[in-house]
Amino acid sequence: MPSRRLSVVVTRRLPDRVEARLEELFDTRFGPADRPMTREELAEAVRDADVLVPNLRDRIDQSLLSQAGENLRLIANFGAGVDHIDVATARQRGILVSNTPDVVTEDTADMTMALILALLRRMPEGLAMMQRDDWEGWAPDSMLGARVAGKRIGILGMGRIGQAVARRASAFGMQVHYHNRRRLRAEIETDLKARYWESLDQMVARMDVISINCPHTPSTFHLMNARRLKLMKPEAVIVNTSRGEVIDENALTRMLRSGEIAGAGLDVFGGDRQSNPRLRELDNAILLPHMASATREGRLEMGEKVLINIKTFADGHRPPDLVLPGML
Ligand SMILES: NC(=O)c1ccc[n+]([C@@H]2O[C@H](COP(=O)([O-])OP(=O)(O)OC[C@H]3O[C@@H](n4cnc5c(N)ncnc54)[C@H](O)[C@@H]3O)[C@@H](O)[C@H]2O)c1
Ligand SMILES: O=C(O)[C@H](O)CO
Repeated sequence: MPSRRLSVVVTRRLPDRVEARLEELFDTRFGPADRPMTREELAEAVRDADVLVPNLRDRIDQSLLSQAGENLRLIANFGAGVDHIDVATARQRGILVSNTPDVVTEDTADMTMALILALLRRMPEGLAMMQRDDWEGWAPDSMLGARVAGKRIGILGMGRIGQAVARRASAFGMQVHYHNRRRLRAEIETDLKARYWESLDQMVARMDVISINCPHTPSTFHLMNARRLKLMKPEAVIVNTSRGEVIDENALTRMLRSGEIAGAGLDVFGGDRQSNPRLRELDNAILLPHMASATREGRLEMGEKVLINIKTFADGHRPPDLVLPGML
């Protein structure tokens, strides 16, 4: 551990208050406000810094890590998801990785619920009708959606955000079901009124709503592939606020177009993380620009978590939000 002030590189501008504190505590440099760092800028950062603070737009892969200098000891990610970081290679090179869980949970679960409500109750269609000035007045058969209460929601990935979605869904009268890598303890299941499905296929086939809340890892890549998507009831909808790669987006697009799946609410997209143009043409898909955790309060708290992780490390302790390869 160096006795000098730690040199910290933050790849993108953060909230003012967080930046000020980082500058007070460490020798801190910030990337540009209006764009992610280039590959060359990232390589220079990992060569020189003790600590790197990236976000999900920065690809911290094996090739970048192979250019890391001896000093680089901590990657303190600004965000909960770490699928853009090669955590195993970092570990092998003795570089710790931390993230910002918990502070994104409630906001992300709120947006998940908002997507479920918007899909089942046809909010975008109603909004568009009003904006077109196309409304002919109330009618008994106009804009009929599906009742939320009583519907079955199947949550894939019952961690922090999955459980927060379960609490909201339950408050709206939905029946909560889940599939997770590990079954929850009985008292948590009881508290959440949630039924566990060991078989993801069986759960998917019986739900009215599927909510994706597991991380993107090699074992979840296209977990919702064409075969599984086909198991969904034709009137069911799927919502993804985790990472786009968990769903086979091309298969989903085809099935939304053919009506084999009634609707999708997507905050996240695969590959280059931009929405696929063929999805944008569909009127049964609600697309959001990766904004599920985007609240002013949340961003500040994410910054504070980054600060705590770096400060704890600087003081010679294990950062509280350490990510280990086995956890993923
Ligand atoms: N859209 C956004 O703005 C936004 C915001 C925050 C987080 N996220 C994403 O949400 C993800 C989940 O966040 P979290 O805080 O709830 O994480 P978490 O670690 O608390 O929960 C993830 C859950 O998924 C389960 N899981 C992992 N692999 C699985 C598999 N193969 N099959 C079934 N279950 C599996 C884990 O056991 C865990 O219970 C993050 O990794 C991130 O990618 C997105
Ligand atoms: O992983 C996360 O935290 C989100 O996707 C961005 O806040």
